[in-house]
Amino acid sequence: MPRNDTVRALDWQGDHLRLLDQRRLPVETTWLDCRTAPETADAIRDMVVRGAPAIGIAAAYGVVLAARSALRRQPEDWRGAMANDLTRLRTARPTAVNLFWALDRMQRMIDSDPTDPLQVLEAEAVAIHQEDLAANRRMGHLGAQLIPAGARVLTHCNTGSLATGGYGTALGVIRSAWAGKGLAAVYADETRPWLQGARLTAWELVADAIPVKLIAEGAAPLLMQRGEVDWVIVGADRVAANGDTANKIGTYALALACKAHGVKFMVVAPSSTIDLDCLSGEDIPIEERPAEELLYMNGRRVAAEGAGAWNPVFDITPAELIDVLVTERGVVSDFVGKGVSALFDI
Ligand SMILES: CSC[C@H]1O[C@H](OP(=O)(O)O)[C@H](O)[C@@H]1O
Repeated sequence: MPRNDTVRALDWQGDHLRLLDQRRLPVETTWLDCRTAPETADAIRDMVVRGAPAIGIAAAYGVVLAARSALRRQPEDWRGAMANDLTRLRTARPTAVNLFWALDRMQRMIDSDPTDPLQVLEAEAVAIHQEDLAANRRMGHLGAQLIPAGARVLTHCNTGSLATGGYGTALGVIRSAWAGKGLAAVYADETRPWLQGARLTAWELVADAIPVKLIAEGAAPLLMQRGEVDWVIVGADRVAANGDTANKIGTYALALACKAHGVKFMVVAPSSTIDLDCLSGEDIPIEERPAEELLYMNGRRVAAEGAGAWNPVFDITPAELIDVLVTERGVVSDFVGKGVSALFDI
């Protein structure tokens, strides 16, 4: 099994995008080849690839595929010919701002009227991918400096190489803390209903020989009540200007439990996840996915026939419950009332 700080959720093959199918991990390691923008958009929507930064990177490569097709079909108006594909990519999932950040960055390249569009767009997508990996390693270093030797940490969902361009955000901090001063315990929430923690985070940490204990979705507050957790370290899908943070459903409950039990709460996210146009968490759209994702597990119905379901897959943690935000631009704390825009003044 590969060391996961080098596993690649996405591999650009020059004329198609190869995605590790995260719906099948950890039981099966299979790949899905996306040769068009619609196929890439469908893979994002269906969570073949997931995780805020990884979604943005995949969409960037999807733009290259869209341009390749448009130049072939309608070279005299290739921009117009790719409009529908760009819309398909932009509407794949609503919460992770990285999707829109990446598409806007690629749009600026399209609008620059390049003489060799494919070369310029491919270079920009590769840059987005490589910059994300570098940012994760930087954040791992910065975040690990705040974690004392022998700390007991808990994380939620999957924020590792599978959710990013490599190494991870919150899981990158855990990797760096483990490799540096050492950790006494790493707990991973299973993360219902998609089980990113059980299926993906455990897979990454086992592959890196980092001991991990999986806990049931509701067990974290008991661990905190027993004094067994020092830091909760999570990722983000969108950070608003005031510091309110959208992340996987269940994050808000963790932050409340941290406040009740004096446990530190760290959010780790690249600046591509910060959306200054969102003034507060109230402006962040929360994705609701099909009820079947709750009503069924492994293809079998677990809820009584006739039962319905409400399946929001993100929630908002208010800034006042966040002790520290780690980005590749630097670390901010005490940002209640001040917001996080100072990160962009650097
Ligand atoms: C490194 S950000 C990962 C972020 O994305 C996850 O959501 P999903 O698996 O639905 O894409 C979760 O919110 C993670 O914190």
